Amino acid sequence: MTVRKKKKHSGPKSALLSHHKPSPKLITLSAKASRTLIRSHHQLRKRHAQATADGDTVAADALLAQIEAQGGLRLYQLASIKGQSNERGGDSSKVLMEWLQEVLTPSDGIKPGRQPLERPLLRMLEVGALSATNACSCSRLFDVTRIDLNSQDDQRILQQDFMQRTLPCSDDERFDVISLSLVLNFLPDNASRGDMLRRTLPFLRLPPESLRTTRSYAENFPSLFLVLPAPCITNSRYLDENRLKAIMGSLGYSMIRRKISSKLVYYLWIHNGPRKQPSLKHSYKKVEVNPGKKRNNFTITLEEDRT
Ligand SMILES: C[S@@+](CC[C@H](N)C(=O)[O-])C[C@H]1O[C@@H](n2cnc3c(N)ncnc32)[C@H](O)[C@@H]1O
Repeated sequence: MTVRKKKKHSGPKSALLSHHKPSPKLITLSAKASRTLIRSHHQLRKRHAQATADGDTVAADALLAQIEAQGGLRLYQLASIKGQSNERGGDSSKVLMEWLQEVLTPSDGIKPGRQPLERPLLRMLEVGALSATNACSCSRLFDVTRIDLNSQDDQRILQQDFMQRTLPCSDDERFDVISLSLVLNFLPDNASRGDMLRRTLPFLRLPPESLRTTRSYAENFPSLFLVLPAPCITNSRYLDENRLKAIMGSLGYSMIRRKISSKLVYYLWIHNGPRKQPSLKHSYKKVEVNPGKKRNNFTITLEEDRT
């Protein structure tokens, strides 16, 4: 992995790394270095979770030290921001905006060229937010609440663990859409991915009164925008789209949109029922669905009694 120190900080490369929070080191990452760093960070987090689960504190501490020595979450996020830049494949929320622009007519509150609404009607929770200027934030369609374990922008991204976020008491604290873009694959173990999906439910709200009779609202919300690296679905021994549909179905979600590119899979899942934790009819354990030596081990498990 090549991490080059930057000599000057003008020009397009430094603009890509500009944030409200100053970076500890002014650095640029090549595309290859970004990919290597992201992969290595995921692997170390996975090994750390395993060592913790095994009660091996010495190994766990050593792995944490290794993660930090590689730049920790901060450098990982910079590498991920690189991935979001147009030169590296772009911002995934553009896909959500394309889908919603198609269905939300001007009478639903957005109109091309219209002045920003004083307060958009739709509320979005973006979990794992690295930027306050991505397509969904700039769309004027949403009032966006952005959270991340490590905020890159104190003013606009709340530093918060979604798994610790206080459960909402009223619809004012719930959302029409939750975005989990490249977040589940960041989590180091299968069960915590299922826990995160399950935890989205109490954060979804019933349609606000003003939109209750709007067909395009009813057909698209409340919903979950989910983005994963494509191989998590297309090349895993333990997960494919049918199994993902079954897992999501058991939580009350149905797939309404999907897009598969060479790198990413994008889904929009609408929630059909009451937004409370469902009592699971059965658990989804790690089961082989796609044998093959060259496949990866990514999966999501859903187990009872973990929350
Ligand atoms: C690969 S980045 C994805 C960023 C962006 N959403 C995208 O699509 O490029 C994953 C981010 O998820 C954040 N994250 C992971 N678990 C989280 C949690 N429980 N609560 C809030 N943020 C979380 C990480 O801190 C990291 O910044």
